[in-house]
Amino acid sequence: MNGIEIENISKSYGATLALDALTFTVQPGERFGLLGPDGAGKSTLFKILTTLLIPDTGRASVAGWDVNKDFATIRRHIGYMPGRFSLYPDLSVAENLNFFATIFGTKVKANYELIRPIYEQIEPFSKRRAGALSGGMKQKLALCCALIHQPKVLFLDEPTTGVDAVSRDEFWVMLGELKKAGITILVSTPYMDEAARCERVALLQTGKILALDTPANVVNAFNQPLWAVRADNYYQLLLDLRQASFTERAEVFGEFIHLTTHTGTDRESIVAYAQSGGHGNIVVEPAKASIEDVFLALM
Ligand SMILES: Nc1ncnc2c1ncn2[C@@H]1O[C@H](COP(=O)(O)OP(=O)(O)OP(=O)(O)O)[C@@H](O)[C@H]1O
Repeated sequence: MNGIEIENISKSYGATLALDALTFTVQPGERFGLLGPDGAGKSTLFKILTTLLIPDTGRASVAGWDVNKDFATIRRHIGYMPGRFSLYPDLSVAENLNFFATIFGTKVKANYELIRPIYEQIEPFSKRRAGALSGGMKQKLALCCALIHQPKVLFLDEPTTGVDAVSRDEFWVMLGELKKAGITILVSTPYMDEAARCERVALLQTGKILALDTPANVVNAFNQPLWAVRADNYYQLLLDLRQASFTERAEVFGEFIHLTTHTGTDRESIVAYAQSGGHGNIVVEPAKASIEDVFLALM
Protein backbone atom coordinates (compact mmCIF):
# COMPACT_ATOMS: atom_id res chain seq x y z
CA MET A 1 0.00 0.00 0.00
CA ASN A 2 1.81 3.11 -1.28
CA GLY A 3 -0.93 5.63 -0.60
CA ILE A 4 -1.31 8.39 1.95
CA GLU A 5 -3.95 8.50 4.69
CA ILE A 6 -4.69 11.70 6.55
CA GLU A 7 -7.18 11.63 9.39
CA ASN A 8 -8.23 14.68 11.38
CA ILE A 9 -4.83 16.35 11.21
CA SER A 10 -4.61 19.75 12.92
CA LYS A 11 -1.59 21.99 13.41
CA SER A 12 -1.32 25.47 14.91
CA TYR A 13 1.56 27.91 15.12
CA GLY A 14 0.67 29.92 18.21
CA ALA A 15 -2.68 31.49 17.45
CA THR A 16 -2.55 30.56 13.73
CA LEU A 17 -4.47 27.42 12.87
CA ALA A 18 -2.58 26.19 9.79
CA LEU A 19 -4.41 22.84 9.38
CA ASP A 20 -7.93 22.34 10.65
CA ALA A 21 -8.93 18.68 11.17
CA LEU A 22 -7.87 17.69 7.66
CA THR A 23 -9.00 14.27 6.41
CA PHE A 24 -8.38 12.71 2.99
CA THR A 25 -6.72 9.78 1.27
CA VAL A 26 -4.36 9.60 -1.70
CA GLN A 27 -4.62 6.27 -3.52
CA PRO A 28 -1.51 4.20 -4.32
CA GLY A 29 -0.06 5.35 -7.64
CA GLU A 30 -2.32 8.39 -7.79
CA ARG A 31 -1.19 11.85 -8.90
CA PHE A 32 -2.97 14.07 -6.41
CA GLY A 33 -2.91 17.87 -6.52
CA LEU A 34 -3.19 20.19 -3.55
CA LEU A 35 -4.35 23.61 -4.67
CA GLY A 36 -4.45 26.68 -2.54
CA PRO A 37 -3.31 30.27 -2.16
CA ASP A 38 -0.28 31.29 -0.07
CA GLY A 39 -0.85 30.44 3.57
CA ALA A 40 -3.48 27.75 2.86
CA GLY A 41 -1.44 25.19 4.80
CA LYS A 42 0.13 23.22 1.95
CA SER A 43 3.72 23.36 3.21
CA THR A 44 2.62 22.51 6.74
CA LEU A 45 0.89 19.37 5.48
CA PHE A 46 3.96 18.40 3.44
CA LYS A 47 6.19 18.84 6.48
CA ILE A 48 3.93 16.59 8.55
CA LEU A 49 3.77 13.89 5.87
CA THR A 50 7.53 13.98 5.34
CA THR A 51 7.99 13.69 9.15
CA LEU A 52 9.63 17.11 9.60
CA LEU A 53 6.81 18.40 11.80
CA ILE A 54 4.58 16.67 14.34
CA PRO A 55 0.82 17.32 14.10
CA ASP A 56 -1.01 18.59 17.19
CA THR A 57 -3.81 16.07 16.72
CA GLY A 58 -4.89 13.38 14.27
CA ARG A 59 -2.97 10.65 12.52
CA ALA A 60 -1.43 10.17 9.10
CA SER A 61 0.33 7.36 7.31
CA VAL A 62 2.55 7.26 4.25
CA ALA A 63 2.90 3.97 2.34
CA GLY A 64 1.34 2.27 5.37
CA TRP A 65 3.76 3.74 7.93
CA ASP A 66 2.67 6.09 10.70
CA VAL A 67 4.22 9.57 10.50
CA ASN A 68 4.88 9.74 14.24
CA LYS A 69 5.99 6.19 15.00
CA ASP A 70 7.68 5.12 11.76
CA PHE A 71 9.39 8.36 10.76
CA ALA A 72 12.78 6.76 10.12
CA THR A 73 11.29 4.20 7.71
CA ILE A 74 9.19 6.83 5.95
CA ARG A 75 12.25 8.98 5.33
CA ARG A 76 13.97 6.13 3.50
CA HIS A 77 11.02 5.54 1.20
CA ILE A 78 9.86 8.98 0.18
CA GLY A 79 11.18 11.67 -2.13
CA TYR A 80 10.63 15.29 -1.14
CA MET A 81 11.13 18.35 -3.25
CA PRO A 82 10.54 21.29 -0.93
CA GLY A 83 9.28 24.59 -2.30
CA ARG A 84 12.56 26.37 -1.85
CA PHE A 85 15.80 25.46 -3.62
CA SER A 86 16.91 22.20 -2.01
CA LEU A 87 20.21 21.55 -3.78
CA TYR A 88 23.78 22.39 -2.82
CA PRO A 89 24.61 25.41 -5.01
CA ASP A 90 28.38 24.94 -4.82
CA LEU A 91 28.28 21.30 -5.87
CA SER A 92 28.03 20.44 -9.56
CA VAL A 93 24.98 18.78 -11.10
CA ALA A 94 26.64 15.33 -10.98
CA GLU A 95 27.96 15.90 -7.44
CA ASN A 96 24.50 16.80 -6.16
CA LEU A 97 23.05 13.65 -7.63
CA ASN A 98 25.83 11.48 -6.20
CA PHE A 99 25.44 13.13 -2.82
CA PHE A 100 21.73 12.36 -2.61
CA ALA A 101 22.30 8.77 -3.77
CA THR A 102 24.98 8.32 -1.09
CA ILE A 103 22.88 9.61 1.81
CA PHE A 104 20.22 7.08 0.84
CA GLY A 105 22.85 4.34 0.73
CA THR A 106 22.53 3.72 -2.99
CA LYS A 107 24.32 4.46 -6.27
CA VAL A 108 23.23 6.62 -9.20
CA LYS A 109 23.95 3.71 -11.57
CA ALA A 110 21.59 1.37 -9.73
CA ASN A 111 18.63 3.74 -10.16
CA TYR A 112 19.51 5.48 -13.37
CA GLU A 113 16.66 4.06 -15.46
CA LEU A 114 14.04 5.87 -13.38
CA ILE A 115 15.65 9.28 -13.81
CA ARG A 116 17.14 8.78 -17.29
CA PRO A 117 14.50 10.77 -19.27
CA ILE A 118 14.86 13.72 -16.89
CA TYR A 119 18.59 13.55 -16.26
CA GLU A 120 19.45 13.31 -19.96
CA GLN A 121 18.08 16.84 -20.36
CA ILE A 122 20.60 18.28 -17.88
CA GLU A 123 23.51 15.88 -18.48
CA PRO A 124 25.28 18.30 -20.87
CA PHE A 125 25.65 20.59 -17.84
CA SER A 126 26.74 17.88 -15.39
CA LYS A 127 29.91 19.81 -14.43
CA ARG A 128 28.10 23.12 -13.90
CA ARG A 129 27.52 24.36 -10.34
CA ALA A 130 23.89 23.78 -9.40
CA GLY A 131 23.65 27.41 -8.27
CA ALA A 132 24.42 28.54 -11.82
CA LEU A 133 21.61 26.56 -13.49
CA SER A 134 18.45 28.14 -14.90
CA GLY A 135 15.20 27.75 -12.93
CA GLY A 136 13.91 24.95 -15.17
CA MET A 137 17.18 23.02 -14.96
CA LYS A 138 17.39 23.40 -11.18
CA GLN A 139 13.92 21.97 -10.98
CA LYS A 140 14.87 18.95 -13.11
CA LEU A 141 17.97 18.30 -11.01
CA ALA A 142 15.95 18.61 -7.79
CA LEU A 143 13.47 16.08 -9.16
CA CYS A 144 16.30 13.66 -10.07
CA CYS A 145 17.73 14.05 -6.55
CA ALA A 146 14.32 13.36 -5.00
CA LEU A 147 13.97 10.21 -7.12
CA ILE A 148 17.45 8.73 -6.95
CA HIS A 149 16.55 6.21 -4.22
CA GLN A 150 13.37 5.03 -6.02
CA PRO A 151 10.85 6.35 -3.50
CA LYS A 152 7.38 4.86 -3.12
CA VAL A 153 5.80 8.28 -2.59
CA LEU A 154 6.94 11.60 -4.01
CA PHE A 155 6.11 14.94 -2.35
CA LEU A 156 6.45 18.00 -4.54
CA ASP A 157 5.80 21.31 -2.82
CA GLU A 158 5.10 23.98 -5.44
CA PRO A 159 7.63 22.50 -7.88
CA THR A 160 6.71 24.86 -10.71
CA THR A 161 6.68 28.16 -8.82
CA GLY A 162 9.00 30.64 -10.50
CA VAL A 163 9.61 28.39 -13.50
CA ASP A 164 8.86 29.47 -17.09
CA ALA A 165 5.77 28.18 -18.91
CA VAL A 166 7.65 25.74 -21.17
CA SER A 167 9.53 24.17 -18.26
CA ARG A 168 6.29 23.95 -16.29
CA ASP A 169 4.70 22.03 -19.12
CA GLU A 170 7.72 19.70 -19.45
CA PHE A 171 7.61 19.11 -15.73
CA TRP A 172 4.03 17.83 -15.87
CA VAL A 173 4.92 15.54 -18.75
CA MET A 174 7.69 14.09 -16.54
CA LEU A 175 5.24 13.53 -13.70
CA GLY A 176 3.06 11.59 -16.13
CA GLU A 177 6.02 9.30 -16.85
CA LEU A 178 6.64 8.74 -13.13
CA LYS A 179 3.08 7.61 -12.70
CA LYS A 180 3.85 4.75 -15.06
CA ALA A 181 6.53 3.67 -12.57
CA GLY A 182 3.79 3.35 -9.92
CA ILE A 183 5.03 6.21 -7.73
CA THR A 184 2.33 7.98 -5.71
CA ILE A 185 2.65 11.73 -6.18
CA LEU A 186 1.31 14.48 -3.93
CA VAL A 187 1.96 17.82 -5.60
CA SER A 188 0.99 21.29 -4.46
CA THR A 189 0.60 24.27 -6.73
CA PRO A 190 -0.81 27.77 -6.62
CA TYR A 191 -1.48 27.52 -10.41
CA MET A 192 -5.07 26.51 -11.04
CA ASP A 193 -4.37 25.52 -14.66
CA GLU A 194 -2.05 22.74 -13.47
CA ALA A 195 -4.84 21.06 -11.53
CA ALA A 196 -6.28 19.51 -14.68
CA ARG A 197 -3.11 17.41 -14.94
CA CYS A 198 -3.82 15.61 -11.65
CA GLU A 199 -6.17 12.68 -11.27
CA ARG A 200 -7.81 14.26 -8.24
CA VAL A 201 -7.42 17.62 -6.59
CA ALA A 202 -8.21 19.12 -3.23
CA LEU A 203 -8.85 22.84 -2.89
CA LEU A 204 -7.34 24.01 0.39
CA GLN A 205 -7.95 27.30 2.17
CA THR A 206 -6.95 28.28 5.71
CA GLY A 207 -6.26 24.66 6.56
CA LYS A 208 -9.62 23.30 5.38
CA ILE A 209 -10.64 21.39 2.26
CA LEU A 210 -13.23 23.29 0.22
CA ALA A 211 -13.61 20.63 -2.48
CA LEU A 212 -12.03 17.30 -3.37
CA ASP A 213 -12.70 15.42 -6.60
CA THR A 214 -11.45 14.83 -10.13
CA PRO A 215 -10.74 18.14 -11.91
CA ALA A 216 -13.69 17.46 -14.24
CA ASN A 217 -16.12 16.86 -11.38
CA VAL A 218 -14.89 19.91 -9.48
CA VAL A 219 -15.62 22.05 -12.54
CA ASN A 220 -18.96 20.34 -13.27
CA ALA A 221 -20.15 21.17 -9.78
CA PHE A 222 -20.11 24.86 -10.75
CA ASN A 223 -23.77 25.54 -11.54
CA GLN A 224 -24.09 29.32 -11.81
CA PRO A 225 -24.33 31.33 -15.04
CA LEU A 226 -20.83 32.45 -16.04
CA TRP A 227 -19.93 35.08 -18.65
CA ALA A 228 -16.72 36.35 -20.21
CA VAL A 229 -17.05 40.11 -20.50
CA ARG A 230 -14.80 42.88 -21.75
CA ALA A 231 -14.91 46.44 -23.02
CA ASP A 232 -12.46 49.23 -23.82
CA ASN A 233 -12.08 50.37 -20.22
CA TYR A 234 -11.42 47.04 -18.48
CA TYR A 235 -11.00 48.27 -14.91
CA GLN A 236 -13.92 50.66 -14.96
CA LEU A 237 -16.05 47.82 -16.34
CA LEU A 238 -14.87 45.55 -13.51
CA LEU A 239 -15.86 48.18 -10.92
CA ASP A 240 -19.21 48.80 -12.64
CA LEU A 241 -20.07 45.10 -12.93
CA ARG A 242 -19.37 44.63 -9.24
CA GLN A 243 -22.12 47.19 -8.56
CA ALA A 244 -24.73 45.54 -10.83
CA SER A 245 -27.78 43.98 -9.19
CA PHE A 246 -27.44 40.80 -11.32
CA THR A 247 -23.81 40.23 -10.24
CA GLU A 248 -22.76 37.46 -7.91
CA ARG A 249 -19.01 37.94 -8.59
CA ALA A 250 -16.85 39.74 -11.13
CA GLU A 251 -13.20 38.66 -11.28
CA VAL A 252 -10.18 39.41 -13.44
CA PHE A 253 -9.58 36.51 -15.83
CA GLY A 254 -6.88 37.29 -18.40
CA GLU A 255 -8.20 39.64 -21.07
CA PHE A 256 -11.79 39.00 -19.95
CA ILE A 257 -13.70 39.58 -16.75
CA HIS A 258 -15.39 36.43 -15.49
CA LEU A 259 -18.83 37.47 -14.39
CA THR A 260 -21.02 35.14 -12.33
CA THR A 261 -24.64 36.23 -12.34
CA HIS A 262 -27.86 35.23 -10.64
CA THR A 263 -29.84 32.58 -12.53
CA GLY A 264 -32.13 34.13 -15.12
CA THR A 265 -29.77 36.95 -16.15
CA ASP A 266 -29.47 37.07 -19.93
CA ARG A 267 -26.76 38.39 -22.22
CA GLU A 268 -28.87 41.36 -23.34
CA SER A 269 -29.28 42.73 -19.83
CA ILE A 270 -25.52 42.58 -19.22
CA VAL A 271 -24.84 44.39 -22.52
CA ALA A 272 -27.53 46.99 -21.74
CA TYR A 273 -26.06 47.57 -18.29
CA ALA A 274 -22.56 48.09 -19.73
CA GLN A 275 -23.93 50.44 -22.42
CA SER A 276 -25.77 52.50 -19.81
CA GLY A 277 -22.39 52.95 -18.09
CA GLY A 278 -20.96 54.44 -21.29
CA HIS A 279 -18.72 51.49 -22.19
CA GLY A 280 -17.59 50.91 -25.78
CA ASN A 281 -16.71 47.72 -27.69
CA ILE A 282 -18.61 45.54 -25.25
CA VAL A 283 -18.20 41.76 -25.60
CA VAL A 284 -20.34 39.38 -23.53
CA GLU A 285 -20.08 35.62 -24.13
CA PRO A 286 -21.13 32.58 -22.12
CA ALA A 287 -18.00 31.12 -20.47
CA LYS A 288 -16.99 27.65 -19.37
CA ALA A 289 -16.03 27.45 -15.68
CA SER A 290 -12.45 26.63 -14.76
CA ILE A 291 -11.09 25.35 -11.45
CA GLU A 292 -10.24 28.95 -10.61
CA ASP A 293 -13.90 29.99 -10.95
CA VAL A 294 -14.90 27.15 -8.64
CA PHE A 295 -12.27 28.15 -6.12
CA LEU A 296 -13.36 31.79 -6.12
CA ALA A 297 -16.98 30.74 -5.72
CA LEU A 298 -16.17 28.48 -2.77
CA MET A 299 -13.97 31.08 -1.11
N1 LIG B 1 6.89 28.51 11.44
C1 LIG B 1 5.75 29.18 11.45
N2 LIG B 1 5.45 30.02 12.48
C2 LIG B 1 4.28 30.71 12.51
N3 LIG B 1 3.33 30.63 11.55
C3 LIG B 1 3.58 29.83 10.50
C4 LIG B 1 4.79 29.07 10.39
N4 LIG B 1 4.75 28.36 9.25
C5 LIG B 1 3.57 28.66 8.67
N5 LIG B 1 2.85 29.52 9.39
C6 LIG B 1 1.51 30.05 9.11
O1 LIG B 1 0.65 28.94 8.92
C7 LIG B 1 -0.24 29.13 7.83
C8 LIG B 1 -0.04 28.05 6.79
O2 LIG B 1 1.27 28.20 6.22
P1 LIG B 1 1.87 27.21 5.12
O3 LIG B 1 3.29 27.64 4.88
O4 LIG B 1 1.63 25.81 5.50
O5 LIG B 1 0.96 27.57 3.88
P2 LIG B 1 1.21 27.33 2.32
O6 LIG B 1 -0.10 26.97 1.74
O7 LIG B 1 2.32 26.38 2.12
O8 LIG B 1 1.61 28.76 1.82
P3 LIG B 1 3.01 29.25 1.22
O9 LIG B 1 2.95 28.88 -0.20
O10 LIG B 1 2.95 30.74 1.47
O11 LIG B 1 4.10 28.57 2.01
C9 LIG B 1 0.04 30.55 7.32
O12 LIG B 1 -0.87 31.41 7.95
C10 LIG B 1 1.46 30.81 7.81
O13 LIG B 1 1.66 32.20 8.01
